[in-house]
Amino acid sequence: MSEAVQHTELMLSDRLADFLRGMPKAELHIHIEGSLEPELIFQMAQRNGVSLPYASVEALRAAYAFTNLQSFLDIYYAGASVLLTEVDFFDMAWAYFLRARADNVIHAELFFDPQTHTMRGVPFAVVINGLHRAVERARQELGIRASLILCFLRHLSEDEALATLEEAKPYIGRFIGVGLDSGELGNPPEKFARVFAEARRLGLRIVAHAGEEGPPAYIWGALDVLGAERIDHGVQALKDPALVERLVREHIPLTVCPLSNIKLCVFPTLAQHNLRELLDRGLVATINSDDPAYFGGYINQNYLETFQALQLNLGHARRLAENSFVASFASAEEKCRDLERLVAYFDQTFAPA
Ligand code: HPA
Ligand SMILES: [Zn+2]
Repeated sequence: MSEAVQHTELMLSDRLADFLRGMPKAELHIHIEGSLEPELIFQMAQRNGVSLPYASVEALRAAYAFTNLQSFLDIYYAGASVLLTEVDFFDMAWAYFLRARADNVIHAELFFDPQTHTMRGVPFAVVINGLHRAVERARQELGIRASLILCFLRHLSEDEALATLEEAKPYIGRFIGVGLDSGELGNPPEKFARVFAEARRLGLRIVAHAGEEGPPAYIWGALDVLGAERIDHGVQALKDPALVERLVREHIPLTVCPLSNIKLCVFPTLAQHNLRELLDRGLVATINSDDPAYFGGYINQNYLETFQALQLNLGHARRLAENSFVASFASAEEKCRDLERLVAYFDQTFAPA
């Protein structure tokens, strides 16, 4: 076979790429602070009089060369320092929703990190009210159903997380659940047993980052100690067959973020990512963007590059989109409607001419 023909066969077909772009999908793992593009960071810095340690948008982008999770988090928290007013939080989330609509995201669950802001003196109300306004407007104007998940920063203490949950109580109708993010290694789920117990008592949904860089034991801890209903990342699960069996048996979804895993050196290349194997083993894996402004793309870019690198097909596309709806915290009726919409999309694309 000639090299040219081989190359063509290895390329994602235009038809599959267009199909993936147009496919209705849910996004379940997006840190809204990680959607802050350098241009918006500079705009906000200027309007808020915040000085940045970077001379230009280009210089900031050039700093996005990460070696692990912590090297990213240092820049991510610096970027978030420009967020001061309710309008800033609204603008950030609205910019994400416009991207989400372009990628045919019809349901989104957004993580936010209140401690990153309250530590700088920004009131909790400013954060949640700005985000909530964008969520409402996305529903009205873009037809995107969205909700918020409050994440505790695991490098901070549990007492600080408890204080944050206390501060959040008056706004309990504005977020649906709690999660756990930031530096994983050395900060196991067990550290946050009490605050998650309180969140469960309040009727909040529970998720946690686990098994991104950390060992399978952290995934067990997220399930058994925190009561996680979904695991964010979870790609290290394959190291533990008993854990895989449990995740499959209990239909515990994994919100996988392929481009993030490459940028943070969890896998050396996308071709070596284990997403195909996760699906083959029967895990409810989904594709998400994590921190799209930092990791090279929004959700469709994650789909396209992963399909290309792992040579995934239409069957995988259907499974991944189905998983995204099934794994969401939408109501049973909403999930049914989302799944019907997905079926209609497949039927209409492949209807006989
Ligand atoms: O990928 C992540 N992992 C942990 N914490 C985070 N906060 C933003 N993104 C991440
Ligand atoms: Zn994440």
